[in-house]
Amino acid sequence: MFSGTKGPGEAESLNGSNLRVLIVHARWNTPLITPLVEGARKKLLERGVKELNIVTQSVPGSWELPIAVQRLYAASQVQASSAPSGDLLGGLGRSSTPIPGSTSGTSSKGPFDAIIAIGVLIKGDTAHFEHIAESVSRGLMRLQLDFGVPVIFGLLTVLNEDQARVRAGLTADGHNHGEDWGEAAVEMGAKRKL
Ligand SMILES: O=c1[nH]c(NC[C@H](O)[C@H](O)[C@H](O)CO)c([N+](=O)[O-])c(=O)[nH]1
Repeated sequence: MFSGTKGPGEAESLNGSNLRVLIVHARWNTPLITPLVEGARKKLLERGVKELNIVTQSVPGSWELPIAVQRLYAASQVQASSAPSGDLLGGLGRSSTPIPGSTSGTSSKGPFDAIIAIGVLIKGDTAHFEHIAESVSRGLMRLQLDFGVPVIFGLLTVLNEDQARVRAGLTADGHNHGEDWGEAAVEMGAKRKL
């Protein structure tokens, strides 16, 4: 893949030390989700985001990403003003297979400056893929515009598992797109505070 397509990054010049970032990931295709989440976390930490300010929650599948983003962001707004941290999703976001660094709701307080929604949709023999991909994409776009908070689009929509493995950085010629999403979250979160 031509490496220049993404254009120059800006996250190097942006400091993530005062950002609070939410990662919401699906549990479908966990062997692919795990490296993507870890790639995003790695870049967040590299750009100065504090471990305590990275909240990770999981949902069953990509279809549930928009509602989880909406509820977690709204809860963080309320939390910013009063309520103790607690479990932000009332149990909805508990991860049955915690990924390193996953939080179960206890974390720092305050509104999120950026959100990364991560899922892997692999096309099957039916139109299911298209319905989920379209609805989740539109839902995440609406949320970021309605809430005014950057929602980084981490939904891989691939035709087969090999394509996903390349984009999760699991092959010699692959690149972990999770890292790009982490960088984008720092850039967009920092710019939101300018
Ligand atoms: O995240 C995914 N969810 C998938 N389905 C589950 C869906 O996201 C919901 O969790 C489920 O329909 C319950 O609402 C997938 N497929 O069906 O292939 C998939 O590839 N990836």
